[in-house]
Order: sequence, then structure tokens, then C-alpha cells
Amino acid sequence: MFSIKFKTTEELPEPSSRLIDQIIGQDEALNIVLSAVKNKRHVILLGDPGVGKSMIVKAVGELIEKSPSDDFTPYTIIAKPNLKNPEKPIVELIEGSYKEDIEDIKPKMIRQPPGLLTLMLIMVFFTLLTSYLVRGLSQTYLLAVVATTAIVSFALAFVVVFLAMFGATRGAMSNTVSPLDLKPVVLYECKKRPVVRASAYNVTKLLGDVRHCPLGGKPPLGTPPHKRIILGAIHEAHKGILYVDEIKTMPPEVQDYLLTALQDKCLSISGRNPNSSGATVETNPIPCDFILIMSGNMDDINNLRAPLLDRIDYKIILKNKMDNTQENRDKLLQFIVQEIKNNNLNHMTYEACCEIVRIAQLFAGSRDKLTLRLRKLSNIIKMANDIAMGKSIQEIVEELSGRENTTKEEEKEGKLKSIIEVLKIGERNKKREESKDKGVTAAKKVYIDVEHIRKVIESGIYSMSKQVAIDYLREFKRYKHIVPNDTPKIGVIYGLAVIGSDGMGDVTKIITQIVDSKNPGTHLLNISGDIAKHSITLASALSKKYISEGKLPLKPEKDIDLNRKEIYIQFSQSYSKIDGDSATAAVCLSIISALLEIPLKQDFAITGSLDLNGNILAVGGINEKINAAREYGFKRVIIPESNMIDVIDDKGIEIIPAKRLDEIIPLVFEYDNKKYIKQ
Ligand SMILES: Nc1ncnc2c1ncn2[C@@H]1O[C@H](COP(=O)(O)OP(=O)(O)OP(=O)(O)O)[C@@H](O)[C@H]1O
Repeated sequence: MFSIKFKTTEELPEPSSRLIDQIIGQDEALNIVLSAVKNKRHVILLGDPGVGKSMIVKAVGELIEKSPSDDFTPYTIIAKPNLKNPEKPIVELIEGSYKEDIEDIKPKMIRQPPGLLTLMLIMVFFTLLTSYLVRGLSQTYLLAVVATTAIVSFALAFVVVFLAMFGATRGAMSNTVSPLDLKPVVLYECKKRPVVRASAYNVTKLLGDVRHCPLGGKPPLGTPPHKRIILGAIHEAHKGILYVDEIKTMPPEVQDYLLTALQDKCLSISGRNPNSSGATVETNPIPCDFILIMSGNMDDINNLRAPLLDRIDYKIILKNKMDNTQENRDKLLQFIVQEIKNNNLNHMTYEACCEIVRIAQLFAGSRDKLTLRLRKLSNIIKMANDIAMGKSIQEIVEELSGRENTTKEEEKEGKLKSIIEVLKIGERNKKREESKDKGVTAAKKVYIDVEHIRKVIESGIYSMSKQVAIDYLREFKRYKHIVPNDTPKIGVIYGLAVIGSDGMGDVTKIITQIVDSKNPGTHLLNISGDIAKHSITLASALSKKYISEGKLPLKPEKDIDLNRKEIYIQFSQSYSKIDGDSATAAVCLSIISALLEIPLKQDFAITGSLDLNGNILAVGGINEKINAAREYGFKRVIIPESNMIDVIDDKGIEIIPAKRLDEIIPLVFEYDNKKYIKQ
């Protein structure tokens, strides 16, 4: 299986800590990305989920981080207030780090806000005025006049200060700027070539924003605009890499902004929320000269607008399978060791590693391929580890909810509990201590073994679609009447299907009935998929062609008038959404049997698509289908010859390859009754 012999993975060498060495099966894509980054080209990575798109970008980022390049100069982005037009703060990119320019602020410090000083001046003025006015008054009035004047002066002073503070007068504004509000702020300090990641749907994170200020956004109470600027990832990625994932979620207007940024290499920031005070603010264009790497699943590309897509130089499709060679199995082993180390898991036995290879084949849908959807494999390894640790649900719940602490608290407050409750807590803790001790000794010996991996696979907990399929089959299997037997039946045949994308194979009973009618036609029951409908039309046409041309080694008792036959085909007890053409061969045989009234054997299941010449064509999910046939007790399964390379496990079932439909006629029809045999 592998080029190295071992009993458990702990005997294997430590994996490299460099991400770039950890990527398996995507060498081509990795090389292109590296060369694109070197030559400052934009890239889009497309592929199935979990094949390593983010990993490639992270690895490139790690390389860049660790290798300081000569052509990068650290820079700082600062924001300054614009005194002429406060709503248009000035954002500047300066080389190196920012040093505060005191001279810049000093002259403006003269413009002290009135505040206390004004208040005091007003009060002194009024005191002098009053003392002058009351100098001739008698003692009796003197006190009253002084008090009245003091109140009036206080009130007046407060009004002046209040108006000034809130900038109610134009004149007040220029005088209310504090030195702190004039101080430039550092928005971003970039010391090494940046690699910035942002999700396509997060507009603020991607393009930047101007925060809202509930106090009107004007000094001295409000925060001045230049202090409310949030830089976008596109600006933080200046001179580096911007990685945008989830491209499916990128709104069209964001694509336009991105396009402008790519073209102009700079983009201004304004408030994104029209109801915020930030909406009136707009900065000057801020430099954003970056290499854009985007990623998404295959279909996501349809969400991108053509002009943006046009500007992406490299469009790379990541592989989802690799050949099942020893070199690649070794790579898969390397992946297992990496996952164990990176996720701090228990080591794995040799047999379990072989089982992972088998699952990789199964997910790839072929014996000679291995899947590269490695996140799925990684999840299975992690879950197998949890099962190997043998934690009960109770233990996991307690771990998660921090129940341990609560229980100790409860113990402290034992007085409040009934004696029985306290005893119960004691007992629980004792058990937990015991199991912990056991755990420690056992933990030394825990390995992830085949049975742990099989439990994960059989339960389907790694995939929603698989669980739905398992549930569906569990629910309906007991009502399904599918029993392989030796009693041939006219028009009845067993086809094979796969339920769900990560699905399970299932056997479907296909029944064809013929009705004499003036309206010949073919009716499909229980199946609604378009491809299935077309394939049934083909099966019907082909079966009629075979019969009318007399090409079959079968002959009906009497001549059949095909123009007066109405054909009904039922996929019995098929309630899930099944579409596809893999039942075409089965349906064709079923129609031939029903039209000629020749029984079909009932001890086999069959899968295969057909072309109009009667060639049997390859289908998907062959291993799941074979598995289903085996589980239902069939001893024979007929599959397209071209699918033979995909078969992973042929234990307990005879797998018959078929190239053409007429070739398998002798195998599937009951020949005992000589009256049907033409030859
Ligand atoms: N080619 C690979 N080599 C090694 N490990 C891989 C590879 N691909 C995926 N993995 C494993 O799967 C995990 C997830 O991979 P990653 O996030 O790069 O996938 P993705 O293609 O970006 O997925 P998505 O499209 O869902 O974002 C990685 O952390 C790693 O454990």
C-alpha cells in the first residue's frame, strides 16, 4: 500500500511545518500561483470545497512573510483633517513609519476653544461693570443687584459656551478645533509585504468605511471625519496580496469597486451606510496596488461580471482527484500525519491508514483514483479520533458546559442540598475521577483504528446528505419489497440508484406493463427528473427497434403490433428525487420483457446508460450501487464494462461487465421455455 512499513503513524517522520510542503496533489496549481505572484498577476482559484484553495494562498503568504524582499518598502497610511473641507479628510501613504510633526499642530493650538476661559472673561467683565454701576447704591440694594448681575452673567456665559461647543455659529467652528482633533491618525502600519484575506460579502472589510458619529461628527463634541475612517482590505493589501474567498457572495457593486481599484490602483473611502454621518465623508483616492487572488467553487464564476473576470490573468481549476499510485498514497499518508500533528490527534494504526486510502478511493468514485477533497477526509480523521477517545455524550456535554466547575460549587454549598443530592454529587465525582484515571492510562495506548473510521462512515456524521440518505433508506427499507429470487417475472427488473450527493446506493424495482391502445406512447411513473425522462424515451425507442428488426436472440409467440402498445414504466416505491440515465439499460430490458412477454431473471441488479446503438455507457456512483446490491442480497450485478476500473470492492458479489445490450440478453432472460428462443 505505502512505500514505508509501519505499525502506527508515530513511527513516521514528523511532517514539515511549512505550509507549502503540506499541500498535496495540487503541485500544478501551486506552481502557477507562485509564478503569478512573482510576476504580479491576478489569479482566480476554482474548485470543489476543501481541495486546498485557501491553503495555497496561506502557503504563498507564509513564504512571502518569511522571505523579506528587496523591492518592498514599509509604509504607513495616515489620515489628516482637511481644514478647508472637513468632509474630505486627507489620507496619505508615507514611506516608513509615521513620526508626529509637532510643528504641524502647534500653530493651530492658538485656536483654543472658549470653554472656561471665555466663561471667566465674561464673569470678570460683568463683575467690573457691576462694581462700576453700583458704586452709588445704598447697602440694602447692593446685595440684590450683585446677586442679579451674577445670575445674568452666568446665564449669558453658559449660552455663549454652549453655542460655541455645539458649533451653532459659523464663527464658533473655526475656534473650536482642539489640537487633538487636528492630530493625524495612523490608519495602518505595514512593515512587511501584506497578505490580507477578506470574504467577498463583507463590503466594509473589503472596501473600507467611515464610522457614524452620533454627535454630528464635528469637534469638539463629535469625532472628526479623519478619525472615523476604516481602511478596507484592498488598501491594507497595498504592495501585497489580497485574497478574496466566497466569490459567489460578492455583490455586483463591490465587483465594480474592485474593478476600479484594479484599474486605478487607488480607491477613495466613503461611508457605506446612507443613514450614517459617515455617508457625507469621502477621502481622496487611497493607493491600493495589490495582487488579487480570488477563490470559489466551480459554479461561482457565473456570479462574476465579465469585465472583472477579464482582468484576472490566471484562472486555475484545482483538481479534486489524483491517480491512485504508490507515490500519491504516500502523499495521502503524509496528509494523515499532518492532520494528526496539526490537530493534536492520537496516532493511527497502519490498517486505519489503509482504510483512509480506501475511503479516498470511494470518494473519488474509482479504484484508480484518490480524492483530493481533503477537508472531508480531515473531518473523518478528527471524528474517528473522538470515537477512539471513547467519550460519552454526557462527558462531552459536561466538558462543553463547564459542568465540572458547577459541580464543585454545588459541593461547597452542600449545606443547601439535601443529603441525597450531596451523596449523588460525591458519587458522580468519584466516578469521574476513576474514569479520568482510566483515561490517562488508556490515553497512552489510544490509536485511531479501522473500526473508529468505519463508525464515522457508517453513521454518515461527516455529511448531511449522507445522513439524509441513511435516514431515508432506514425508514423505507423495511417497507420495500426487494428480494432477489429465482422466480423469473415479465417486465420486472432491479435497477440501481444513488440517493443524495454524498449518498447511499439503493436498489429500485422497475416494473413495465403494456396496455393495448390506439394511443401508443411511453409513460414514466414516480420519476420526475428531465434526464430520466429522456433516457426512458431512448430505452423505449431502442427496445421497439430491437424487436422490430428482430435483432434479439428472442422471439415472441406471435407478432406484436408495436403501434398499438402503450407502455407504462414504474419505478416502484421511489419517493426520493432520482434523476439521471443510469437506469436506461434496466428500463430497456424491462420493456423488451413486457412487450415480448418473456420473463426476466430476478437474481441480479443492473446499472448502465445506453446510447442509440445499444452500447452500454459508464455511470457514476458505481461503488455505492454495488454496495447496495450486495446489501439487498443480490448475487450478481451487471455494470458497464467501462466502469470496471472504478470497482473498489467485489467481495461477496459477482460483477458482470457489459459492453452492449444484446450481449447480456442471454444472461438476464429466462431461456428455459424454448418457445421464446429464436435461434
Ligand atoms: N491539497 C491539500 N493538501 C493538504 N491538505 C489539504 C489540501 N486540501 C485541503 N486540505 C485540508 O483541508 C483543509 C481545508 O482546506 P482549504 O480551506 O484550503 O480548502 P478550500 O478549497 O479553500 O475550501 P472552501 O472552498 O470550502 O473554502 C485544510 O486545512 C487541510 O487540512
